[in-house]
Order: sequence, then structure tokens, then C-alpha cells
Amino acid sequence: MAPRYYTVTWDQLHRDSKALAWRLLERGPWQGIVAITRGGLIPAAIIARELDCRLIESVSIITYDWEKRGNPHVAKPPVAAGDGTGWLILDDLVDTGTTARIIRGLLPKAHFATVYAKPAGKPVVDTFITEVSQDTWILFPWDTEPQFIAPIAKSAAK
Ligand SMILES: O=P(O)(O)OC[C@H]1O[C@H](OP(=O)(O)OP(=O)(O)O)[C@H](O)[C@@H]1O
Ligand SMILES: Nc1nc2[nH]cnc2c(=O)[nH]1
Ligand SMILES: [Mg+2]
Repeated sequence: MAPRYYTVTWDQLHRDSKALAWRLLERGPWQGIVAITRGGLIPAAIIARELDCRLIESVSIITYDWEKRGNPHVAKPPVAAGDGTGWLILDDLVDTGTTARIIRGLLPKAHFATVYAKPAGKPVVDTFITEVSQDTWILFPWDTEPQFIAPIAKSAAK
């Protein structure tokens, strides 16, 4: 378990993804977007809408089993983006930078952007919006659901 968690709501993810879209607008135009599945899919959909980009490629890179990092596995390489020239790669976050280094090897000329970044991954990302500390685990809206929590007086009495 990570020492601390940072919970991101749907609203916040939408707002932060739109903030990233504003930053990327001035770096475009883009030939297309490469979404890194699965985490990059929702930010990619939001940003594609804002940038009016209809061409979406996907790359599947599996690096984690929940909080446990393993050997990254490219389950689906890109087929449509050449060497990445003019393409924008999107992922939800960069943590150690392992996934980012692989995608950079596959598409060396592309621009790599994430919504969230941790310090170890910052050097491999071109544009990001919000930084969180390395010992924080980001909980995305799809990782959580609202649930009943006992009143403080009840839980403190135990
Ligand atoms: O910088 P890194 O240390 O490589 O970590 C970042 C990657 O880890 C997560 O993907 P994950 O492997 O959990 O797969 P998923 O997107 O399918 O959930 C996240 O979506 C990034 O792609
Ligand atoms: N959900 C989630 N996936 C990750 N993969 C690598 N780091 C993280 C993180 O902080 N949160
Ligand atoms: Mg991922």
C-alpha cells in the first residue's frame, strides 16, 4: 500500500484534462492522438474533443498489476503513427517513467503529454498539468466509488 493516496474525481479529471488541452492547443496542430491504454483513454477522449482531433491510435502497455510494478509488456504496438512526427501521445500519468520510455522508443518524434506527473517521471514527459509526490498513489474515478462512511463520533468511540 502506498503511504498516501490522492483521489481524483470525474470533475477534477475533466478540468485537469481540459487544462492540458489548452496547453497542447498552442503546440499543435496535431496529425492525431495516440492513447496509451487503458489509463490514457479517457484523458485522450476529452482532449481529442477539445482539440477537434478525430484520428485516435492506441498503444497498449501493461506495466502494473494494481500498485505492483512488473516488466512492461507491449500488448499492442502503434500501427498508424510512423515515427510519431506530428502526433500527440497521451497517458493519464507518468510515475517512474517506465511506460513513457517504451512509448518514446516506439514513437521517438511524438510529443508526450500526461495529466499527472511524479518527480521520477517528469524528465520523460513533454507537457503535464499537476505534479504529485513520488510516494503518492493517484486514485482515478474508475478506481473508486462513493460509499457509506460512519459518523466521526461513532468510529472514534470504537
Ligand atoms: O511511469 P510508470 O511507472 O510506467 O507508470 C505509469 C503507467 O502506469 C499506469 O498504467 P498501468 O500499467 O497500470 O496500466 P493501465 O493503464 O492499463 O491501468 C498508468 O496508466 C501509466 O500508463
Ligand atoms: N492508478 C494509478 N496507477 C498508477 N500506475 C503507476 N502509478 C500509478 C498511480 O499513482 N495511480
Ligand atoms: Mg497505463
